Amino acid sequence: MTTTPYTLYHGTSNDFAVVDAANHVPDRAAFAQRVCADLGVDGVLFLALQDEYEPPRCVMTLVQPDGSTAAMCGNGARCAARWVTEQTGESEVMLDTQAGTRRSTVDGAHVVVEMGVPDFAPDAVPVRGDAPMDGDVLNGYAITAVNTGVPHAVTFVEDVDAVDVEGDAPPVRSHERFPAGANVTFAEETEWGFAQRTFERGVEGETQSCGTGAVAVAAVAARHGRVPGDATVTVAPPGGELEVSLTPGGRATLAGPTERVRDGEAETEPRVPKR
Ligand SMILES: N[C@@H](CCC[C@H](N)C(=O)O)C(=O)O
Repeated sequence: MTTTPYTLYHGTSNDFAVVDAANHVPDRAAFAQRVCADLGVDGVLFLALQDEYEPPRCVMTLVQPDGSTAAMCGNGARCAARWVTEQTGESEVMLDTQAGTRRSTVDGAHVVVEMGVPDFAPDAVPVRGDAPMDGDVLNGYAITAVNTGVPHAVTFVEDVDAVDVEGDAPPVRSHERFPAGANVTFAEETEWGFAQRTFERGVEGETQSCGTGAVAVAAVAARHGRVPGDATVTVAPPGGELEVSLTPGGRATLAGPTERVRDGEAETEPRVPKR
């Protein structure tokens, strides 16, 4: 039996096993499905470090509990940047994701990552239709669709704690208007910012935190005039507190804490059933 070393991190309780991509894992989907089930984490981050660059670069690939690969992950990116800093001692990191290259700054446990420009265009989300989805009612919720690296269906509610996320989100997550599916993010405006809960595609359940979801909340709030277009907004999922900064040009950054939890080893190959 061969094993692969991993390190567990979390960003506001969004949990990840980080695997150095220098370790060859022949079937990443099967590996991630097994590791996520065994460890109860929200995904495996395969990180390919290229420390010959200044600042160092790292190709980040998130494989989720269902074996799918996500183009971007806000909290995963913050954990990945911290891992690169721990490997190299450099506080600036360039993360190459399938959604684009994202600069990140690491200051101890606090990590800030550039999140690009939230995109409401139907082709970008993607969402079926000629115009942006903004207020369309799906399963009883007024949904605004935005891509913040991955697709989010955002809805503002009176009381986010009262939402039956596991019951109400799946019909939206798999709605025919979303050809690639969508993460479903519920947000409540409060006096200090926004409380957030997200049902994640790929996890197929609610997670304790979702960074792309926090950016989606801030971007939709700005689009609806709830906050200025250059605001820094506190968004609080159940697992902690995130800060999203918006710029008039549309670029967003995501900031918040990360934690390195422990090292471990996982079986590399899928288990073969005994005859
Ligand atoms: N937890 C992530 C989002 C991960 C991707 C998502 N589940 C998808 O498949 O779109 C975050 O922090 O952004």
